[in-house]
Amino acid sequence: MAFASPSSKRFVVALFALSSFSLVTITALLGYLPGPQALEGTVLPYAFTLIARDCGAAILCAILGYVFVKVNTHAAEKEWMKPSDSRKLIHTFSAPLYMLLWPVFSTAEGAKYFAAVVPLVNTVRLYLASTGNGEASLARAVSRSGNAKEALGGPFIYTLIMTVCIVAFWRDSPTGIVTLSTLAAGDGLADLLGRRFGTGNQWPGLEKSVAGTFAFWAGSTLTSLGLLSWMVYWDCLALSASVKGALFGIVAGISLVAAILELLPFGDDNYTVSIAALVLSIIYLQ
Ligand SMILES: C/C(=C\COP(=O)(O)O)CCC[C@H](C)CCC[C@H](C)CCCC(C)C
Ligand SMILES: Nc1ccn([C@@H]2O[C@H](COP(=O)(O)OP(=O)(O)O)[C@@H](O)[C@H]2O)c(=O)n1
Repeated sequence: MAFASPSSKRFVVALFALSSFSLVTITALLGYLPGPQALEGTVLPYAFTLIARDCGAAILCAILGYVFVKVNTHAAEKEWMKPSDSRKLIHTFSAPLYMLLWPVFSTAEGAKYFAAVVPLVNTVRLYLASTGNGEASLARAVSRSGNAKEALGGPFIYTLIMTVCIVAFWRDSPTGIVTLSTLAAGDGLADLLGRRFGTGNQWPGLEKSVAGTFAFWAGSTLTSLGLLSWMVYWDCLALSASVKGALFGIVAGISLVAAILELLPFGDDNYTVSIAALVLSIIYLQ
């Protein structure tokens, strides 16, 4: 096998990250990526200073993401917390923490391609880990039973959905923000709180609990509303007056539908709840 030793596996990930960042940077420098929108609706060139800012922001976020996963993995390995909790903490906080940092990127429309490289690199890390050709500690940290192949399930779907939402919606549309908040905080807190407070209040015929469903709904609603307000505060997002007036009701409704779907025993809930949140956000929030 070409990538046999752990150091060569890390080298493949580092090489992929470097190539992806270089490719986006060169494409931007050659003028193929759009700059900021001008008032009249025209798009300005992607200036060198903005390209440097976006490249720096993406590299910083990639490093912070690596450290965040490592700290959680380390805590589980040292048995300071259960592996199931460290996995769900990574699940709950990765996307929201990343979205909190989105205002660091410039106003250039091309900034989203730099931002998308961060989850894309993690998708490749997870793929390599799942085939046994990557970081064994990462595979252990994000899998349910410790089987490396599971990194290609929920975690792989999670980073892939992040990549797609960034490229398709980015921070100037509520759709990506609500979809990622539902996937991360909703599904993550349902497990973290459902396991703790769900004894004795399981839904009939299911292993899942009313407490978990309430945690999903509240976590998804509050995280979506918090991050939407955060983007509005930083002028990254503008909501129409009609959406603003009904925002709580719409977001709470989307979270409720996703929380109910999470209970259904078919499909991987990472994509069932994400697709529901995405479609409903396009219909009611765009
Ligand atoms: C553990 C994960 C999903 C598990 O799904 P399930 O099986 O419980 O249904 C999520 C995996 C996330 C990934 C390893 C790391 C993603 C990092 C992210 C792209 C960047 C975060 C940056 C920020 C600044 C912390
Ligand atoms: N709505 C929910 C969801 C999960 N949970 C708890 O979290 C555990 C794992 O949930 P899950 O099978 O959906 O986990 P993932 O498939 O998201 O990893 C369940 O066995 C329940 O103990 C809950 O109590 N209520």
